[in-house]
Amino acid sequence: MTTQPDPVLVLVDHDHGGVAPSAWEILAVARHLGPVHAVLVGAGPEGALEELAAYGVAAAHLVEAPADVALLAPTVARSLTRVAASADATTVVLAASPRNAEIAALAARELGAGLLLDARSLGRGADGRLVTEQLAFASMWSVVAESLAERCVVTLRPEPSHVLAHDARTEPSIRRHRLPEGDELRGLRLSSRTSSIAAEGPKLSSARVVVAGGRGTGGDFGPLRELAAALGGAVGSTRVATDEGWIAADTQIGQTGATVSPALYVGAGVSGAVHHRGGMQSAGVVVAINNDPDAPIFEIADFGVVGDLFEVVPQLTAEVLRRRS
Ligand SMILES: Cc1cc2nc3c(=O)[nH]c(=O)nc-3n(C[C@H](O)[C@H](O)[C@H](O)COP(=O)(O)OP(=O)(O)OC[C@H]3O[C@@H](n4cnc5c(N)ncnc54)[C@H](O)[C@@H]3O)c2cc1C
Repeated sequence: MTTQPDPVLVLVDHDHGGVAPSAWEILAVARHLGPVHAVLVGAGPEGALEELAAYGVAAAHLVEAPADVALLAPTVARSLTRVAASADATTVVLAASPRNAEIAALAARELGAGLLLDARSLGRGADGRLVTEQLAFASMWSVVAESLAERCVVTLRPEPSHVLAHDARTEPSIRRHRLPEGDELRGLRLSSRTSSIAAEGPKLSSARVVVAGGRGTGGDFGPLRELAAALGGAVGSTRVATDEGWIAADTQIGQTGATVSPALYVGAGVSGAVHHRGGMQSAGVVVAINNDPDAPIFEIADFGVVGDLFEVVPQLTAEVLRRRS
């Protein structure tokens, strides 16, 4: 007699009826662990069901909630724990992001589960336990960890290479859940929501070209945005720039920010500190623009320009546009 593996819950991030691309990458990995149950929290997730069926999802759990509460981490965490209990799921997987780290921690506490954050890969060991690989200390160490608890909550870094073809069409069963209530959910209300993400251009995490700026910009990212637009790329930044409030926090690249692997990374006014490198050193080609010839970023740059970024970057943009026209 063969025993059916436990369901694997996957939180599917969605917004305005569209599923976040990271969800497909997470679902593809989760399929190797057991039957996948997608969890969608928020308003109007039905639009995503057809797409989910193409990715081999066995069941979809819809927790409908108005946007002002569905965006709150405690609401999502409580929803996950409710669904995990009802589906008898021992594994919960979320796409790695600062918000999902908070949700995962709250859910793990409620479930009494092990918590593994920011995994690059996820699988099972010989004894069936969950095993993850993570990078640590500015990506200088690789760490393999396993969960000893009966239940485990994991955040997994989405990587485009994880995505499988639409080869596993299923008819997912639909299960509806009521919005959880509880003390943690009271006393919190979302007052307003304004996107600080560029309305146009690719997402930083999946962009083929990233133009990053640091302290050397002095807060003026205008020339970098123009270069990124000319190259069809995304704008990134160092922690100094985000800490100064010059640019949105989700553009930060590095140990405590996003990891990017673009074909081309351009760093302007960026020193190349080890904490920043941890998030960009797997870029295909690295171009550095810095007025200090001894800046550490030149150690890893394929091409370097020693000069003032406010002189160099506009010339670069003009040349890109000239060649494109
Ligand atoms: C635990 C921890 C985690 C961290 N996580 C991150 C992280 O995730 N990401 C991150 O980026 N940092 C992180 N940091 C901070 C990191 O150590 C560096 O302080 C930061 O990356 C430096 O940012 P920067 O290159 O913008 O600034 P600086 O190091 O000050 O470099 C600015 C550079 O701009 C050049 N410059 C100045 N003016 C011009 C100009 N006009 N034209 C051209 N070049 C110019 C200078 O020569 C200099 O090289 C972390 C630090 C710690 C302790």
